[in-house]
Amino acid sequence: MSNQDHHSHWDIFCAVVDNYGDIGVTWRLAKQLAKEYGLEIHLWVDDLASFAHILPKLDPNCPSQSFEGVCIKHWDEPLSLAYVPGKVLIEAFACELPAEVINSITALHQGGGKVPVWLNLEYLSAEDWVEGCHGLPSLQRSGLKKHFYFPGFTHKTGGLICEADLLTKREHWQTTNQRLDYFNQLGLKGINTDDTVISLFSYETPSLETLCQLWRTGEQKVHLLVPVGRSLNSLKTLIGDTAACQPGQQFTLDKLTVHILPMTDQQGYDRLLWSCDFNIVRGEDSFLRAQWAARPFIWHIYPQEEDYHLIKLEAFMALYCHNLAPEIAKAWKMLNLGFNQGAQEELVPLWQHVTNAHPVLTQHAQNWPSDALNDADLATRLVQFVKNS
Ligand SMILES: Cc1cn([C@H]2C[C@H](O)[C@@H](COP(=O)(O)OP(=O)(O)O[C@H]3O[C@@H](C)[C@H](O)[C@@H](O)[C@H]3O)O2)c(=O)[nH]c1=O
Repeated sequence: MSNQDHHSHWDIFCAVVDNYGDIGVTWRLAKQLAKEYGLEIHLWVDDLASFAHILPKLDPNCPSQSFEGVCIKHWDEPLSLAYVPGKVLIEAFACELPAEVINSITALHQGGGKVPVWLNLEYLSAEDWVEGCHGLPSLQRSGLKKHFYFPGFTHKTGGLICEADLLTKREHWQTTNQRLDYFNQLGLKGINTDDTVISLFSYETPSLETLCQLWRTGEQKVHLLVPVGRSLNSLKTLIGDTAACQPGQQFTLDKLTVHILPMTDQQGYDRLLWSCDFNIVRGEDSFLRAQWAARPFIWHIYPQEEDYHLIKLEAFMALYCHNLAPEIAKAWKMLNLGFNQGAQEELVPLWQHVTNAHPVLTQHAQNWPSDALNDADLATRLVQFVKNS
C-alpha cells in the first residue's frame, strides 16, 4: 500500500468550453460538498478569467486559492501543481483529464493501490434514457473503471444540485418581500411595488425584439434586468450600441425600462431570480436556479447540432407541465418553443396568455421543487454513490 491510499480529498476537473455553465455547475457542487459534507474539495479549472465573472473575488493569476472551503487550482498544461490521487475523481462534462492524472491513477492501479472513484459528471437532461445510463461503468483500456453520473429529475437518476437550506432561504426572501431593498442595493432606480420585473440571461434571439416591443406598448410598467453579456446583442434595435453598454445604465422606452446589471456572484444571481416576477434563463445552471426561484420562467436551452436541444426542451416541458392545467401548459410550452426558435409575432398572444396565468404558473412553480427533487438532491446522492462504489 502506498501513502497515497490515505488521501481523502475529492478532485473535480472542469474545462470551460464557452459561457459559464460548466464552471457554474462544478462551483456550486464543490461549495455544497465542502459545506454540507465537510469534504476537502480541489476544483481544477483551466480558465480562471472566465470563472472570475461569477466569482469576482477570484484572482485569475493565482494558481491555488481557497473560497468557501474549496481549494481552487489552476489546471494548466503541463500541470504545474502536483496531482495527488484522492478518494474521488470527477471529470465534469467529459472533459479530457490531464495526462499526469491518468498516469498517476494508472500507476496506482497497477501497483495494487486503491484508486479514486472515477466519475464523469454529465449534463442535465429530462429525457427518459437518462435513468438507464445513470451509474453505468465504462471499463478503460488501463483496466480502470469510470462511471457515468447523470443528473436528473427522477429518483433513478443522479438528482439535481440544490443546497440543503436553499428553498427555505428563498421562501423567507420572498415572504419578507426583500426585493425592493435588493433592487436598491443594486442601484436600480424607479422600480415600484406594482411594476413587473423580468430578469434576462439568454443567448441571442430575435424573439427578444418582439417581446420588448410588446412590453414597451403594454399597460403595465415593465423593468427588464439584464446582466451584461449575450442577451444585449439582441437589444440593439431597442437601445442602440449595446457593445458600449455599462452596468448601471438604464434606458426607458415608453412602459419598458431596461436596466444593465453587472454580473454578480452566484448568490447574488440567485437573489435576482428570487426577486423577479418572471425569469428568462439559459444553459443548465441558471435554468435550474430559476426552478428553485419558484417563479415562472422561459428556458433558452443551449443550442446543439441538428436541433437536438429541442428534444431536450420537449422532454423537460412534458415533465414540468405534468399536472398543470392543459390550456396554460400549452401556451407556456409554445412560448418556450417559440423563444428557442426565434419566433416573433406568434409570441405576442402566447406571452399574453402566460401573463394572464401568472398566479397559476407561480403556484405551480412553488410546488415544482419538491416534485423535481424527489427523495434527495444531487450532492446527497453522489456521496451515497461513492459510498456504495
Ligand atoms: C448572470 C449571472 C450568471 N451567473 C452564473 C449562473 C450560472 O452558474 C452561470 C451560467 O451558466 P448557465 O446558466 O448554465 O448558462 P451558460 O450558457 O453560461 O452555460 C452553458 O455552457 C455551455 C458550455 C453548456 O454546454 C451549457 O449546457 C450551459 O451550461 O453563470 C452568475 O453567477 N452571476 C450572474 O450575474
